[in-house]
This record gives sequence, structure tokens and C-alpha cells, in this order.
Amino acid sequence: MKTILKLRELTKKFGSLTAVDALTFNIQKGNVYGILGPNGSGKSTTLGMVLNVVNPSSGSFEWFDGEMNTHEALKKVGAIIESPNFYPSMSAEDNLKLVCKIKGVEYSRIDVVLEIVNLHDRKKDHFSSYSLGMKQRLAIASALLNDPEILILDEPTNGLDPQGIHQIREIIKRIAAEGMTILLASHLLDEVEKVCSHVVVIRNGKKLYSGPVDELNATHGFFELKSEHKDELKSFLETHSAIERYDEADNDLIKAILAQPYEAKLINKECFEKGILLTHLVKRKETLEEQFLKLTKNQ
Ligand SMILES: Nc1ncnc2c1ncn2[C@@H]1O[C@H](COP(=O)(O)OP(=O)(O)OP(=O)(O)O)[C@@H](O)[C@H]1O
Repeated sequence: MKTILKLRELTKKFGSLTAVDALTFNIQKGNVYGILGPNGSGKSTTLGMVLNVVNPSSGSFEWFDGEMNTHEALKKVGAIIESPNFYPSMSAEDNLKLVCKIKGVEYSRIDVVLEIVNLHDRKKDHFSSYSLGMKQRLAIASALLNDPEILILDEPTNGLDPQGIHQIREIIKRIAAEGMTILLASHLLDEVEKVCSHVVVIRNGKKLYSGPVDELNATHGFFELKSEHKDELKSFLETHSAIERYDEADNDLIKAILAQPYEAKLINKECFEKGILLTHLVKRKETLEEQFLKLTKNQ
């Protein structure tokens, strides 16, 4: 699989603050990556560095396996890292004509990209008459004009209403389904979960996890158990090969984390055979949100 972008120990310091701390990950062609982290975790600074608008303090990045210099490589990148900026009293179409001139792109691309972002019917309308969501969609259209190899978006749904958010996410999914590589920064877990195939979780500029979104949640789950024979239950769990460890909650609930797949009915039978009668038994898996919160809290 072709590597679009490699980051190696990429670091940015602003005085004594390390905004991005030795970040290393790869972007492979055809995947949709989310850089996920709370506000101030270094997402925009990271995008700024790979787009040559922020100078790294140390480390390196390489576009397209180093086949060309960064200046040339960035001609194959479509990026929106600021709020959309177009001439308000010009139509969407005329604004895009200007971008075509700057990028050296044929006007024939305008209808193609406006169709992708569902703005074709409104192309003659002034930019000033557009809603925030339409402005953001026009920005995506503009970034797609030169048919880039990768689309980079910083918080693409910030400030939009639920309908606007939905429209942007659908457009991103549609573009991705056609094979476009996408890198987006977001502080919204559900956005990354809905749109991305891969995620890089960062906090205080440091990488906490990178890999497929599915694997972030790839645990075997846990049992919640309660019994009047609590001490016997605890000793039983301590020696059980399928149980990695257990935690005790205030309300006598015991959470037994699984080290391997295991069925609730089996543990119920084993407890019963040992004379441990369970008054509560539930098998659960942590949601992605719980995993994410745990990951970011532990640091
Ligand atoms: N030009 C700058 N000078 C000094 N500090 C900066 C500068 N730019 C960013 N920072 C700091 O670097 C840290 C990371 O900021 P960054 O904007 O990259 O985070 P972010 O994850 O994109 O957050 P947000 O979603 O809020 O933009 C923050 O503490 C921020 O205050």
C-alpha cells in the first residue's frame, strides 16, 4: 500500500510548551485518518507542520515516500485548515473560477466538485447568502478542484448545526468511498467513529494510540457480578484463567475483566458448582467512548 505521509518524531515547541511531542505515524493511501484529541492537544499544530505553515522544532515528515520536495508534494494535497474564505459578493462558481486560475485547473472541474458537495443548484448564488454548512461544503469543493491525492480537514464540522454536521460527514464518507485518502482533525469521538477507518489519539501533543478505529475497542469485555458469597467469588476470580483482573465497586459490584473470550453462562455454571450463587451477572463491552476516556485519563 502506498504511503502518502510519514511523520517521524515530529515535535513543535512554543517556548517552554511542547505542543507536539515526538509524533510518529504513517498515512497510507485509501484510508480515512482521524487525529483525535481534546482542545489544545496539538492537532492543528501537527497539520500546520505537514502543510509547511508551522516550522517543526525537531523530527521530520515526508510526503509520497520522498519522491518530490514538500513544495511540489503540497500541490497534490487539498487542505482546509482555516474557516472558509471566499469573496462574499461573488457567486460560488466565480469564486471557484478564481481558485482554478490560481491552481492552474480547468473550469470544467467546477461542476464536478459542486456536484460532489451538493451545491450545484446554488452555484450562481452569492457566497454571502450561504449558510455556514454551505460555506464549509464550498471550501471542500475548492480543496477538491485539483483532484488531490489527500484531503486534509481541521475540525470540519465545528460550529455547524446537526443537519450541517450530517451533510459534511456524508460528503466525507462519499469521497472516501471513492478511494480518496483523508486526514481530519477532530475533538469529537463520534465524528472519528462515524467517518474514519484509522485513528491517532493524542493528548498534550503525545500519541496515545494509533491504528484501526475497530481495534481501539478490541477488548474481550468484562463481567459484572454480584453475590452474597463475595469472598468466595473473589478467590474464584483470582484463579480463573479467563479473568485478567477484577475491580470492586462501592455497591458490591465486581467487574471482572476478560483476558480471552468467555461466555456468561459458563461462568454462571462454574460459580454455581462452587456454591457461589450469583445475584447479578452481566457481560458487557466498553464503548469506544469509555475506552477513549480511559486512554486519555491514564496519561
Ligand atoms: N503560535 C502559537 N504560539 C504559542 N502557543 C501556541 C501557538 N499555536 C498553538 N499553541 C499552543 O499549542 C498547543 C496546541 O495547540 P493546537 O491548536 O495545535 O491544538 P488543537 O488540538 O488543534 O486544539 P484546538 O482544537 O483547540 O485548536 C496549545 O496549548 C496552544 O495554546
